[in-house]
Amino acid sequence: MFGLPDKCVELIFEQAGIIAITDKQAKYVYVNKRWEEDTGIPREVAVGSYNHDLIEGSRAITAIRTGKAVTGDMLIRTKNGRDLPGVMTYMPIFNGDEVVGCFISSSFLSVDQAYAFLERIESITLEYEFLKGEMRKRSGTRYSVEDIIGESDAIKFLKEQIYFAGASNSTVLIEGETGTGKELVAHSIHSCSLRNVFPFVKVNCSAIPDNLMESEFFGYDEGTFTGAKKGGKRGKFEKAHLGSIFLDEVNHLNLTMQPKLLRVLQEKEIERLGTSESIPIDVRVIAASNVSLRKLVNCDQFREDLYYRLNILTIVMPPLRKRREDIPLLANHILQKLSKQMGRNMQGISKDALDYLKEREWHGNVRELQNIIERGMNAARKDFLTLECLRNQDGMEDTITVRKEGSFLSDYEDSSKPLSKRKECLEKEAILETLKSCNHNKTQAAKMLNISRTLLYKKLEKYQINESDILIHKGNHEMK
Ligand SMILES: Nc1ncnc2c1ncn2[C@@H]1O[C@H](COP(=O)(O)OP(=O)(O)OP(=O)(O)O)[C@@H](O)[C@H]1O
Repeated sequence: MFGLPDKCVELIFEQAGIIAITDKQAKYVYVNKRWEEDTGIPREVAVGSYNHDLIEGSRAITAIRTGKAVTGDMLIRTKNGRDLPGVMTYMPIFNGDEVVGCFISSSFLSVDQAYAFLERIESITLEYEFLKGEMRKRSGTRYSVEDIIGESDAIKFLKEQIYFAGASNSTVLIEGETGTGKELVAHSIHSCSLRNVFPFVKVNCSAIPDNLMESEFFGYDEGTFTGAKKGGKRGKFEKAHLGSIFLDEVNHLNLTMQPKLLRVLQEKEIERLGTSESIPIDVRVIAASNVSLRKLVNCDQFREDLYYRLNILTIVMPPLRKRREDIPLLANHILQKLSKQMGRNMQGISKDALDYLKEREWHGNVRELQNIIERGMNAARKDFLTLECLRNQDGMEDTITVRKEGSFLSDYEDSSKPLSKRKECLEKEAILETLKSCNHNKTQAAKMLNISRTLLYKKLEKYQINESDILIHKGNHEMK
């Protein structure tokens, strides 16, 4: 039949629901076992007979004449008086442009059965989502790729990189400005990796005091020091065994810890404080930094060998100003999320407010966008976020000032400005960024910029950069 081997037809068609095939005159050329059973008409009788001679209410002829499929919940009756209720499909079979027959099948016995099937799928989907959430909770992952909002090319590329990193087992370095979503990406990489049923352990390298770093990372044995816990304590690496460890703000790892981390990455084993016994560990390292680690290497703040060990796969986060087309989508997503959290019923954002958000500078990136929307919602009397709500919020004047006076980013990108002006804007931006990354420490900043302290002071004066500028520039970094 139609060149198909009989064995193949038997295997596929015999195990399905009702299946019958007619030629272009609606004469049966094939009926399956189920058809035979349900109609009570033997195959030998059916094959060669006209469909309408055996079945009342069949739509095979309609499908053949119109060349269009007919489907629906139908009551068809055999000429010998059997009712066959069910969801039937009559599909014309084409050879080029010509209809050469009809494929008849029944998927469900009734529409009710089809709905029951859909309900089952829905409940399985819910169950799946619930279990996925539970798995995430157990492993410590809070986000996955679906939580990354944006349709820009930059975000599409980012998602591709995440899937690629998820499929690999190599160390990943995520670099990018504050608030661009580095942590979100780290969670997502773990979520889509084979390690996702094992722990995801986050370590904020800037939050651990230097003297506790080693015990936090590698743990300690009982009695190692006064106040040590009975039975000792597992360190973050041990806790992350078989899973991933996320070293956030890895740029803050001090020079004593750096070779120790390098050793773990190379040897794949740790030693708890107070013992010389090695514990093998299988942990995937994902590190993040909001300053360029390369720059830190250049000014001897970060070991080059560790940098190369961490920098196997690199993901550079796109700043919000480079993907402004994502702002409306992000803003509405944030509004809905906050609306739920705050028990509000926000309906949307006005066009002028969205235009304003699209125009504005975003030094604190998505985190800053979240803060502005939250403040705007608090100012909103109605269920709509308007430009007024955004403008009336506290601190708005500051951000407007930053935009007017300190809009170095858009200025240096502005091709109508002379080169000298654009160079100055870029220089001012670099100084502000560096000061921010080393907590206003001017000696360290001068070192990172590879200029003398005196020159740095001169430039601060030239660009009229004062503490408050750095604070505004830095503020969003500290909001976390
Ligand atoms: N593309 C995005 N879609 C949805 N939410 C995002 C996106 N990017 C960032 N966010 C949200 O913005 C906030 C800041 O993101 P995250 O903490 O991951 O940034 P970060 O780059 O790690 O910042 P930092 O360097 O200051 O630690 C989070 O609440 C995160 O969920």
